[in-house]
Amino acid sequence: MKEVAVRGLTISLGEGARAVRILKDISFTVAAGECFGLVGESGSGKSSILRCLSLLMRQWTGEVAIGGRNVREIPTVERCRMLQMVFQDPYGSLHPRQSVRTVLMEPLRIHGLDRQEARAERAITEVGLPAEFLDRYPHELSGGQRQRVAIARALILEPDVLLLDEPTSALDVSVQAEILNLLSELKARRNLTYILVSHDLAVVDHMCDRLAVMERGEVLEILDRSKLVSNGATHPYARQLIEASLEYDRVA
Ligand SMILES: Nc1ncnc2c1ncn2[C@@H]1O[C@H](COP(=O)(O)OP(=O)(O)OP(=O)(O)O)[C@@H](O)[C@H]1O
Repeated sequence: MKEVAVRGLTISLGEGARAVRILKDISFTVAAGECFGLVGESGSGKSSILRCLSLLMRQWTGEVAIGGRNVREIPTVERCRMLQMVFQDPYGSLHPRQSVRTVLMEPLRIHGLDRQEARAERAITEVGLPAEFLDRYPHELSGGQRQRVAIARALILEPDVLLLDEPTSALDVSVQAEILNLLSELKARRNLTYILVSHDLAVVDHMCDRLAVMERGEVLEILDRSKLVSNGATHPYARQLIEASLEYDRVA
């Protein structure tokens, strides 16, 4: 189990007068084993935080520590075994010509891990798919099955932290709950720490212990999940965002 600590995370993209600030002075700590949500309207910077934490974006300032270690000082190979990301689109994130076996074995090969076949079998069955699925290709899978494979790939190196970027929003409503339940089970079984981006406050309510409400690259407020349904936010924008979502749920 590993804690994630973010202090003063700031990033601008572009040069000089054209520079656009994407994130400003973001700070939060996610306890080991916690699920922490990031919510806010489109463009508020949620995905950018995950991209900075995973060093897909590198030109940020501030401090990010995983398990007490500066993320920039953790060698790449070791970092991949601490922190993995699951993306929104299971269609785009799997190579169409790679079988599930290849998808799962590649990280094992790169990292030189032993018992590769056994690890791949364990990974696929752990996400609720039969071992025969190792021989399938992405086009032979449903959206939910593809996202299960993407989750298996993220877990195959046994990381401590998963960064989840809208992991269910590309899926049919009926499949969303199955994937969320799977993520909850895996978190408990493997003592994982999650940071979950979602625009869907019902998903955040289901999954997260606490959440940060973002607007235009800033964290406005950090709330306990219990404050969601009762809308106990104090910042006016955070209250408004939650109210709008509750209204939507009442109408839907
Ligand atoms: N590589 C990039 N180059 C330029 N601008 C970027 C880049 N990545 C993100 N941005 C901008 O940064 C801002 C934050 O984007 P980000 O994707 O983090 O928001 P978000 O809250 O995750 O939005 P969404 O819910 O739509 O995914 C947006 O204004 C976006 O246009």
